[in-house]
Amino acid sequence: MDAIKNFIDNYLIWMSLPQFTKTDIFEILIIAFALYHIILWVKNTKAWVIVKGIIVLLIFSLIASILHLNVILWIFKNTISVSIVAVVIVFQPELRKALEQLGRKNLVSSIIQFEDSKDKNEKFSDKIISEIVRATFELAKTKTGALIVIERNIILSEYERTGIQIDSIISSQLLINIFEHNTPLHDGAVILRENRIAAATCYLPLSDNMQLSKDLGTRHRAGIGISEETDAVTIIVSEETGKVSVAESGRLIRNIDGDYLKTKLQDMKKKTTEVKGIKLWKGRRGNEKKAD
Ligand SMILES: Nc1ncnc2c1ncn2[C@@H]1O[C@H](COP(=O)(O)OP(=O)(O)OP(=O)(O)O)[C@@H](O)[C@H]1O
Repeated sequence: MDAIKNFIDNYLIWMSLPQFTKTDIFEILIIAFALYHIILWVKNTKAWVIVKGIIVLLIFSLIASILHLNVILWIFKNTISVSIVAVVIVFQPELRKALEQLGRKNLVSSIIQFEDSKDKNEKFSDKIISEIVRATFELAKTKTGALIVIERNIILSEYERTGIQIDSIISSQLLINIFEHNTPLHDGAVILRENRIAAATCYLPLSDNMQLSKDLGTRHRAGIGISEETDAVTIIVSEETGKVSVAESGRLIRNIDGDYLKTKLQDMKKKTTEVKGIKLWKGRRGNEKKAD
């Protein structure tokens, strides 16, 4: 009997479940949330390349340690601190962007969707979507260049400040008028917030993605740039070809038609927010009267 007890004490004790307190569960949730966002950030930025490089180096150092390649291990050990500093310097723009986004994002509302954000989505009604689609393809027909940014969860006030404030209900006529050639508001981007045109002539960050087609000019690069830095969806009408493209999460879908754009905007509206495994559906019905 004693032998069994000793065996349990010595070898099986680690199998017993550790004691969990509420604080531990809270800590695990925070760490899981932080890890999820770090992994998302790594996947969506150039950091993914460096993570792959680090994995290769780790495998290489493991092999070196198994084979007792002492000189290589010594070099690894002595260059690790220099490498960390080098990574921080090389990825300074990405780190800065990530910290900026952290500052801009309302962390609490990204966990719990408050009435406010539900409201915001409701205002972006089917009528508003139709107005945007109509304006886009009217502009395309006359080959009038346009850049329309639709704000989502990340607030775009930083970019809005670079333009002229409009704050008017969205209508196809107003959008068409803004992008009319040789008018004071036609240059730059329009920012849409909920059911309103927040600002025009806004300056957006240009994408530095080297893989983008060389025939894309600054209008398209600006549309992609803002979609890389924020969760906004951008509609771009080419002045040269009259073709319509849409940018989201740094990806550009070119030469789309009205039905595609309508579905895209409706999908964007309906998109679920998945937090802690709970799907919180965003509102459906528009409520323009209330907004006015
Ligand atoms: N950083 C920026 N932010 C907002 N708008 C911009 C920015 N850069 C350029 N634009 C807009 O793009 C216009 C220039 O477009 P350009 O011809 O270079 O682009 P493009 O992608 O080739 O588009 P298009 O097919 O319409 O010619 C500018 O007049 C301006 O309205």
